Amino acid sequence: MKRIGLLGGSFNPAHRGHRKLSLHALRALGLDEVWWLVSPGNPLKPDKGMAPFGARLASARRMARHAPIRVSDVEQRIRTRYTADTLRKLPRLYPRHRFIWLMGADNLAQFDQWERWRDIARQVPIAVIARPGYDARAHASPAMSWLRRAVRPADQAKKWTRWRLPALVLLRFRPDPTSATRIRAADPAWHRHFPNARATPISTASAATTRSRTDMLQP
Ligand SMILES: Nc1ncnc2c1ncn2[C@@H]1O[C@H](COP(=O)(O)OP(=O)(O)OP(=O)(O)O)[C@@H](O)[C@H]1O
Ligand SMILES: O=C(O)c1ccc[n+]([C@@H]2O[C@H](COP(=O)([O-])O)[C@@H](O)[C@H]2O)c1
Repeated sequence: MKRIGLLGGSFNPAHRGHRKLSLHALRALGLDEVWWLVSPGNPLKPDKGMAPFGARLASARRMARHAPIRVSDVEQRIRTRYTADTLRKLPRLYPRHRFIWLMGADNLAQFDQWERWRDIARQVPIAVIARPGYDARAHASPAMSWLRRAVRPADQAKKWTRWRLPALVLLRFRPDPTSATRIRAADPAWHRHFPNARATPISTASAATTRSRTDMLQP
């Protein structure tokens, strides 16, 4: 059984904050790998300002080099945008893997706006990583009031596969202020650094159904 941390993100672009939090989560949660699920499009974010999928994927691949981090386009391949749908499908594709969802405190602050967010919390444990400027908002959030009783002590984080769901653990490493927003502000055309990045073509319904199971098994 492989223990996998899932970090969904826009990765517009990927940055060292993603890498650091993944390496810390690997250790704290005793993971085999972290998978970066590059989102075809966050349902809550506007398309405007979102770099092409291929460039975001390429930036993630570069940032993940030489680490136990796998960059995945699976959401595009299985045609999911909503995390609840991804998490329903992944265990069928990877029955020998156990998953924990990783997210920064900014995402916990607005988690109650995600589609079927309570189902997500019933599907997988969640690890929230402290993020400068968001921790107070995350603690005061509607999702946190529902999840408060599900909070597990950080010193038991490695036992997450045994937790009854919902379960949430708060991980505090040295907070990293890096954000993609700041990187885009300094270099709005960052994706030009990945001129050859090609997105896996968005599959048509028929292509998706003829795709082999072996293709799907690549994270
Ligand atoms: N510095 C950080 N500290 C903690 N979590 C982070 C950090 N950067 C990103 N994350 C988390 O990583 C996931 C993917 O983040 P994303 O790709 O949106 O990057 P971002 O820097 O938050 O982007 P943007 O500024 O465009 O919103 C989210 O769960 C986010 O909370
Ligand atoms: O499922 C939803 O409704 C939903 C709403 C907002 C964000 N998400 C997911 O949250 C992850 C982080 O997104 P982002 O844009 O903050 O990096 C990414 O995997 C998104 O698909 C999911």
